[in-house]
Amino acid sequence: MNADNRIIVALDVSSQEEAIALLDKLPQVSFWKVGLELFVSSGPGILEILKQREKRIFLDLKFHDIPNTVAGACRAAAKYNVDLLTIHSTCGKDALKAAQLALTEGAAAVDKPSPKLIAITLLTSLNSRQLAFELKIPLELPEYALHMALLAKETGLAGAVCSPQEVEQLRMSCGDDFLLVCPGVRPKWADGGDQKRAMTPKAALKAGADYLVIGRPITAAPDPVAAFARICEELE
Ligand SMILES: O=c1ccn([C@@H]2O[C@H](COP(=O)(O)O)[C@@H](O)[C@H]2O)c(=O)[nH]1
Repeated sequence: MNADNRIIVALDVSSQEEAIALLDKLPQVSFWKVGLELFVSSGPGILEILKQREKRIFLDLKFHDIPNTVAGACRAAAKYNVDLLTIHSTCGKDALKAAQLALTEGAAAVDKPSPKLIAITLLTSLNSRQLAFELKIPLELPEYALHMALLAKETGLAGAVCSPQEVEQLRMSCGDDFLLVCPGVRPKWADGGDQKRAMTPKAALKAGADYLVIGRPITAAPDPVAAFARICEELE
């Protein structure tokens, strides 16, 4: 796959108008992520707009709830015909299984392909100190991220969301057919912001990421077109 097609741009804006302006500005982007900010602000209409433009869609709603509730949310999300959908691994196995089953059934009911359900391992905005002292998790961070990815794999999910700093280890342990999607990606020239476990796009791909999720380094750049082009060049 061409390196450009391995970039998923995060459409983190607060209105459909702003989202459309970015789509118009960046027609070369083939894969977009719709997350909580845009979905909660403007509803599912943006998904239809992306479909009309033949874009691939990562619907990053990060479900986190009891089995019955995540199953209902996945069954409902199946109708949007998106490519990727997220849930937190910390929901536990029962919820992950229920979500996967409901997604498959929901997609079959509307005669659409099932989105790939991928699990958040540990948010890339957290570091090892926070894991230990805020969340009180008594595991080293790489071990915890791997455990969360394996939970998703054992439950039959298609992949995981992880930091590029853990992707090499997850790739080795989870195999080549397990999808690994990495946010927390920062070119050297971009501001790190709230991302605590970041790597450059080139290093993240080299370490084994299937897809890179990049938002602000492109969308908040003074010239998003130039920023996207610069990242693509750096990947060559
Ligand atoms: O662990 C995670 C899971 C999801 N995200 C999402 O990715 C993008 C990253 O945006 P940047 O502007 O490049 O930081 C954003 O939509 C997050 O919600 C993540 O960062 N980390």
